[in-house]
Amino acid sequence: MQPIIEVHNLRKEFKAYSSRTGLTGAFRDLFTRRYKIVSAVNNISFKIQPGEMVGYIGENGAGKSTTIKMLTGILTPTSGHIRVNGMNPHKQREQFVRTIGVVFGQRSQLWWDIAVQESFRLLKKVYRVSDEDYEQHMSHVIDTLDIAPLLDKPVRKLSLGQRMRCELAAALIHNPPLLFLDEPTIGLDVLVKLKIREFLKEINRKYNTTIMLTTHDMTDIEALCERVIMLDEGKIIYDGELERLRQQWAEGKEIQFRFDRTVNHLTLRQITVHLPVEWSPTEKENVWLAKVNNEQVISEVIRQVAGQLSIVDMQVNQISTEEIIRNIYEEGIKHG
Ligand SMILES: Nc1ncnc2c1ncn2[C@@H]1O[C@H](COP(=O)(O)OP(=O)(O)OP(=O)(O)O)[C@@H](O)[C@H]1O
Repeated sequence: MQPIIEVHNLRKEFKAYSSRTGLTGAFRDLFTRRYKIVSAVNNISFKIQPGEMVGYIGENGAGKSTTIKMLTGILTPTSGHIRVNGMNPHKQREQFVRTIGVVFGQRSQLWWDIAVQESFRLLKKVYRVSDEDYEQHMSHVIDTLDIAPLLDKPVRKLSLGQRMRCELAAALIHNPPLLFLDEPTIGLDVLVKLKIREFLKEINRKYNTTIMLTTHDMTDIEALCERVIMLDEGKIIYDGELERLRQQWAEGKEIQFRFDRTVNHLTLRQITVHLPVEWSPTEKENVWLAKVNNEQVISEVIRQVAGQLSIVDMQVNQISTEEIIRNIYEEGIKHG
């Protein structure tokens, strides 16, 4: 299958100017500015197949927006190759924009003072969408995102959540095969977030829409993306399954067992003698903690213990993806 996004050795450099101090410094800056070159994106390569939903993650300043801007043709790369939807986004810009949808959480593509449906109508013209296609596709989008009551309101009168749902609908007017989302749920309440996630899953299922999602919200990534590409200082430090990343890093998981009676350390050690588990007591004599290092061991420990003792209550304390990602940035990738 032909990848929908293909990036090879992509690089973007910016000049970062520094100012000299004092009046003479300012004066000298007028003639010669000092600068250094910052590699915002530093020779990255990846491919995305049609229908994938990929999380593009990294700390502030890692280079995510710069990549998305190059992929959508807004910025020209310093070097490297990009092919998106079989085109060079920058060179074939006019034709290219009709094949993608973009939502930047911080910026609007809707006209501020006119009613939402007027914006939709203008975009329909820009994208040359036929009346039939618009009706068929957009009536469903408007329904699912629950924005029908908002259509006759000017954008400036909408709340952030209402506006974002309209933004998403606007990005889909031409039903593009590829959608770029940059922080689409920033500042939204949980219910709106859930609605947007469900909607994205649905268009992915229905139209096989490819989605590249940039966000700091790991719960968005967990809900939507099987694959993540992780960026650090302009370089890719991980590209693969989110689940594998979680497993490799889910160290020190804890299972809390509450038994129906007092249990001693020796009994627990004997029950799990062949398993890599560390038992520690709590203040209550019938409650014990089992520390394990990977997911398979968890189920095995539970199986063995449940076979021998009567468990009243049990809880697995998961490390959140958020925490895992933070650890990775603090310690660097050490597992292959
Ligand atoms: N127009 C520009 N001129 C100079 N430097 C820039 C420009 N745009 C971005 N940079 C620098 O490039 C680096 C990457 O920025 P980028 O906005 O791509 O990061 P990001 O991962 O999107 O961050 P965030 O999560 O904060 O949005 C940063 O060091 C930033 O300061």
